[in-house]
Amino acid sequence: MSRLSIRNVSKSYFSRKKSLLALSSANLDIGEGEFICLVGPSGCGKTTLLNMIAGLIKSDTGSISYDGEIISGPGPDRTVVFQDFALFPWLNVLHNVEFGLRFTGIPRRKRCQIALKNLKSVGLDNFTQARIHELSGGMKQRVAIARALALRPRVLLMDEPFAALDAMTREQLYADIQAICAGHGITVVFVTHNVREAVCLGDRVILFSSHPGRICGEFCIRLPRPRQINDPGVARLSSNITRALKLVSRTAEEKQDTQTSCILP
Ligand SMILES: Nc1ncnc2c1ncn2[C@@H]1O[C@H](COP(=O)(O)OP(=O)(O)OP(=O)(O)O)[C@@H](O)[C@H]1O
Repeated sequence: MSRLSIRNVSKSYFSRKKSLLALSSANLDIGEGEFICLVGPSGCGKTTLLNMIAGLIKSDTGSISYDGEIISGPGPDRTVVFQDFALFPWLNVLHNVEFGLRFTGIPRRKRCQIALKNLKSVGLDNFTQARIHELSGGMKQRVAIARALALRPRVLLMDEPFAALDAMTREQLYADIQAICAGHGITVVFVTHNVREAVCLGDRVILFSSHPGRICGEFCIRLPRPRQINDPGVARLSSNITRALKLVSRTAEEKQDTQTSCILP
């Protein structure tokens, strides 16, 4: 059964008296516990779709529903992990993770227990009192993941969460995130530019093309888990998907050129 249902969703932005169709008629069904990766060229509307699922922005047309209920704003069933961590530098690690729980009515002692449990699941239980500036990039992203998981969301939305990290740290986090998601049975929507990363993590890779942004294809990844970024199967599938992506990008560019040349005298 599809839990997250995206139906004919379009979104335009208006700036400097111009309208830009960022996402056009997107349709996608995501099942419970699925790990979905959104891949495509810069500016094709991946983050726009993620933000609409999060309820941070509204679509112009169509609807997004979770368990049959239309999403009309943010909710505790969906949490977001951003590329730049979005942690609070004035709080220590434990209080960063505990922060989101302050609005749930859970007593303080219980909140700290939940925060600690989630920090343990990302391997940071020895750093509860550390300040954010004392952590490496990988550790900061682990805190952000623990904070998101502490709210026990059904859907984890991740916007290029590993893009700012070095290759070794990313590799460790690929293993961690696969273990965490399998353990929590959580649904993940993961935005990335990195096709290999998408194949390593995803059950399905959704391809986007630009001008305007639209969903133009999908690949089911049936490789055994846990996967590693250098597995031959991951490499082989990544090449196929990269080829498909280049093709859709070229077609979209050609289409844009045609449209532009129609406007030009
Ligand atoms: N708030 C905004 N106001 C105006 N235009 C916007 C706004 N947010 C996004 N856009 C434009 O909408 C288009 C889609 O943006 P979006 O961030 O969703 O793409 P993306 O695929 O996530 O890109 P990237 O991979 O580079 O992060 C882009 O052309 C972007 O410039």
